[in-house]
Amino acid sequence: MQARLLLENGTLFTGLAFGADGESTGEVVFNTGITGYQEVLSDPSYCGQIVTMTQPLIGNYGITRDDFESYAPFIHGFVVRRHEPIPSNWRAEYSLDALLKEHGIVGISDIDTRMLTRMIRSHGTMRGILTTSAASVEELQERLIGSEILRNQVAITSTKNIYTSPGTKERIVLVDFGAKNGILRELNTRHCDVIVVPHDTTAEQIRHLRPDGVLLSNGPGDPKDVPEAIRTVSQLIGEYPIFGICLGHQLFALASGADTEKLKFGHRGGNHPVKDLATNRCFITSQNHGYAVNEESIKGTDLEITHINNNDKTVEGLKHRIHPAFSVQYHPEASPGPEESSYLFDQFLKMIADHKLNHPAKPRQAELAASVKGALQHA
Ligand SMILES: NC(=O)CC[C@H](N)C(=O)O
Repeated sequence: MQARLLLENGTLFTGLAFGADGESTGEVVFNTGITGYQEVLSDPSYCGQIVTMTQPLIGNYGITRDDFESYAPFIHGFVVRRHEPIPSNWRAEYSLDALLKEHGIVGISDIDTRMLTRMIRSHGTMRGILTTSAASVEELQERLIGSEILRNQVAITSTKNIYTSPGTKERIVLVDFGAKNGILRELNTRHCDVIVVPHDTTAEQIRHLRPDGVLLSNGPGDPKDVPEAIRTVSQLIGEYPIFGICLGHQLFALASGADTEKLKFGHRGGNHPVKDLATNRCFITSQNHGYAVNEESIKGTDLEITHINNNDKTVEGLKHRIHPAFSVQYHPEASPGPEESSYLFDQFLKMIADHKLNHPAKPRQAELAASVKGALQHA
């Protein structure tokens, strides 16, 4: 069966359908990862986007229960050069085609993904409509123009309820804007006592959970779509050690008075070189973002740039000059991609330990004794 992808600039790609039948619209973006299509598909930060993989052969190693980055994919369409329907991999449990069908996601194959990627690179990201219907191009154009641009995707991808992933070590409140499972896995591996909270949790509610540190997760969309989260982060800076990842990094920057902007076509893939300015060392990182912190806007804030992108020199890492707080634009949890930045989770835990040394908590016994005394006086 035929599928078609029509771009905002009028370009029409006609290919073969796989996955679900139907129609969807979204921002068309490309990912340069050679492997990792399952993690890309299930990364909530792609919510509302139509993703094309530049790697030409997709589907060949199937889908595995253990490799999801969220409980369900939030992407609006999947575009590949060649779709392999029969997986060959001892870990494969089912096929990419079955996964897309299960979640109602339309796929298109057998189109020139190199041409599509080059077009996005020169034009910038564009909206597109992906369909298996027989509608005329004019009809599709009308539907694309008339379709709503998805905003505030964070409300879709964030957890609706607070939940715990108990551990015996540091208590981390993970603010979930659409967190990848990889972040939780990294915290669990380090035996952290994790409490995952919805995106709109207030500073006051977070204080009640008595965290040792606060981790701001990745998430979809424009960071300026979640002003209440920016306010909350600004109230927490200085009070608790903070670590921001991707959207969390952008929110940390906005909360500190810096600004963010949209990149022409973003960074998505597993081979983005990032320079650590303190050591001059280069790390190959996993990335997925369309916005970035504006470098100029950092001047006059209490932030310092710690990392830059070696390709386009954009800001990739920040730290607060006064308070224990830092953030990165890339993904230290990898999932998929190189794992060489996972030390940042250890750096966060070290920051928490140092903060505890400098700010010893009030002895609980003394607090309890005082409240018992108070209660007795009232009795
Ligand atoms: N992975 C992310 O957290 C992405 C952050 C933000 N939605 C962006 O596209 O820039």
